[in-house]
Amino acid sequence: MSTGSINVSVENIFPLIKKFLYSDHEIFLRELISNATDATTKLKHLTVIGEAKVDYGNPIIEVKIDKEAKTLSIKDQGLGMTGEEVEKYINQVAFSGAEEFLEKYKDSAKDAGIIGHFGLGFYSAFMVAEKVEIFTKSYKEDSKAVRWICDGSPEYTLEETEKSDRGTEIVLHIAEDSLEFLEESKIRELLTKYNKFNQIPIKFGMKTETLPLPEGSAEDAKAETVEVDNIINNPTPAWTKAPSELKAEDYNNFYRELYPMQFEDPLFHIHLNVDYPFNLTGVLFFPKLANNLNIEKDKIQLYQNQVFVTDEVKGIVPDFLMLLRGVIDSPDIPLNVSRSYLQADGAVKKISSYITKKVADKMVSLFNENREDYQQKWNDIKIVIEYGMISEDKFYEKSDKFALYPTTEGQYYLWNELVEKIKPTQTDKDGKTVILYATNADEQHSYIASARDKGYEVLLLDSPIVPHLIQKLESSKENVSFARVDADHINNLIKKDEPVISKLNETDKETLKKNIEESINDQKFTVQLEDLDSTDAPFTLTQPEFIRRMKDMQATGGGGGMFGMGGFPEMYNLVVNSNSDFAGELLKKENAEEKTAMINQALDLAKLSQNLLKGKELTDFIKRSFESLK
Ligand SMILES: Nc1ncnc2c1ncn2[C@@H]1O[C@H](COP(=O)(O)OP(=O)(O)OP(=O)(O)O)[C@@H](O)[C@H]1O
Repeated sequence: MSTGSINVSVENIFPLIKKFLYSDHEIFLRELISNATDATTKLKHLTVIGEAKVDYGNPIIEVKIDKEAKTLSIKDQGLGMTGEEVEKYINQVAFSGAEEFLEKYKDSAKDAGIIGHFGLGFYSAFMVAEKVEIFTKSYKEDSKAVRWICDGSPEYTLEETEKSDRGTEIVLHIAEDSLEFLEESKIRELLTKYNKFNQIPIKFGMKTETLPLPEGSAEDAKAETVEVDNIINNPTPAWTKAPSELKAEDYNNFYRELYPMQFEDPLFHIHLNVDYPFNLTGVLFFPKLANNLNIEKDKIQLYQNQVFVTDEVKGIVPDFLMLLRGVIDSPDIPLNVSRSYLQADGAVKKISSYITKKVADKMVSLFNENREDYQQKWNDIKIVIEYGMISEDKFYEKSDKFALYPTTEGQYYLWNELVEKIKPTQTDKDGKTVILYATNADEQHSYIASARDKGYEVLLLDSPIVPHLIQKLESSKENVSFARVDADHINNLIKKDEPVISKLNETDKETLKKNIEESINDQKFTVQLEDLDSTDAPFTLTQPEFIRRMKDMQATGGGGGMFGMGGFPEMYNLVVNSNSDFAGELLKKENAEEKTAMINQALDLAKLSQNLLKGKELTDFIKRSFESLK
């Protein structure tokens, strides 16, 4: 037996370990299971290369709680340690590792997140234990089993012990303030969180399995049951396999394994697999975003060699892909560093652009393989794609091959197809091709109808980030501009060099304009007389593209600052069709009261068509309309 001080030259680090990362105390279990996993895979490697002449078998890791003894133990069948190795690895290597780790991160420990997810190692056991024992026996021939014990002071004891089987058992004597770690439910929760896909099977207790009834059994025969090891993990999850080994169904099953509360299948998956210039594997899923209740909860999970690290992947995964789900597993993501450092890290940047490229490539192939199917999914994926287009230039550059522009008539165009289709009809007198769009097919129905009457295509762009997307497209594509269908009368949206016929002379127009202005007497409407087709609506409300865009941008958090704190005022143009019969009638009307009534009724109709007639105004309008039927 030998006793000694782990390290006499430093102050006692144990109180520090206890205090450290208070909220992350639970990571001790993951650290110890990682050590057990390493010890097992190392032994496998040694047997493969012929260094270790032992029967590797089918090793498992066992986690056990003894409530009476107040112990939690983690037992592996890995390579074990000799007495000298315990001295070296536990007393020196692990200790100085923990010490170095604490030194580096103790000041930033409160910066939760990725910091401290890895690295504290074996000594993290002291976050929850008042005493730790190691029972270990090396795989090496003739080596004797040893027991190491330490009570959280730098003093330890190392002695020979009885242990017949190879491997290591770590026994934690749980401290009074950490008794929750003796609860089965707590340990199961932690194992499920961190080790659901651990490389080595983990046994936690036993479970009862019902055996299938033998063929031809009587109807009332009782199936036999057996007690079997309760293995809590799947050591070979989908992302560790080659895509060629997996069918669509396997990916869907894996999705549910990851997110047991998701009952809807994902739209499609992207299998990530790269080994140069960094190592990364994983599977990303495009979920159905519409009606999704678990957006916040079910996030992309980051693993390191099949051990869960975090689901806070901001900085590693490009922002626009944060709505996706799935797993990224990489030993190359530096996990012991702060977030700001992470974003500047070269490897992380490369990972982020690799993922972006993979997603773009996948979109291209999905589109090419089955356009019909892709179009059907567009509604669910567009928000991600459009966000990617405005936020990642590399993604934007490729997007012509997979970004779709749907019309109100249910057709889907790629950019080039769209431009080719509308160029002949929708190019204005200055040579600009005007892309008409609606954001709500119902609310803007009458405007869409006017545009359709002229043979124009109207896109239906209804994501909240569309104003930003349009800005991006206008600034990068040549000779195109976007106009929402209700931004002006259709003749003004796409101005052609056609002679206009005017039924009224200038004086009449002046009078009519004045009559209308006086009758409505409202600052937010600017009266604008236009010589339109006589069959066009007499009154139409439009909101200039510029004003509406500013408002939309403000609403989605961009570009609004320049107009100060207040919201942008509601302003509309009241387009009066001076060629309409109604305009002629108005002019002729002599009774001022009746004239005002006509004007206000027409204005209400225009408002109604823009979905702007609400509340009292609407009630009054309906009442008035019924009156007129009498
Ligand atoms: N279950 C085990 N079986 C065999 N050796 C072990 C076991 N646990 C720990 N060790 C030895 O103790 C060493 C130190 O462990 P520790 O967890 O502190 O650091 P680490 O695993 O090397 O690195 P990390 O900081 O990533 O945890 C290990 O490298 C290993 O040699």
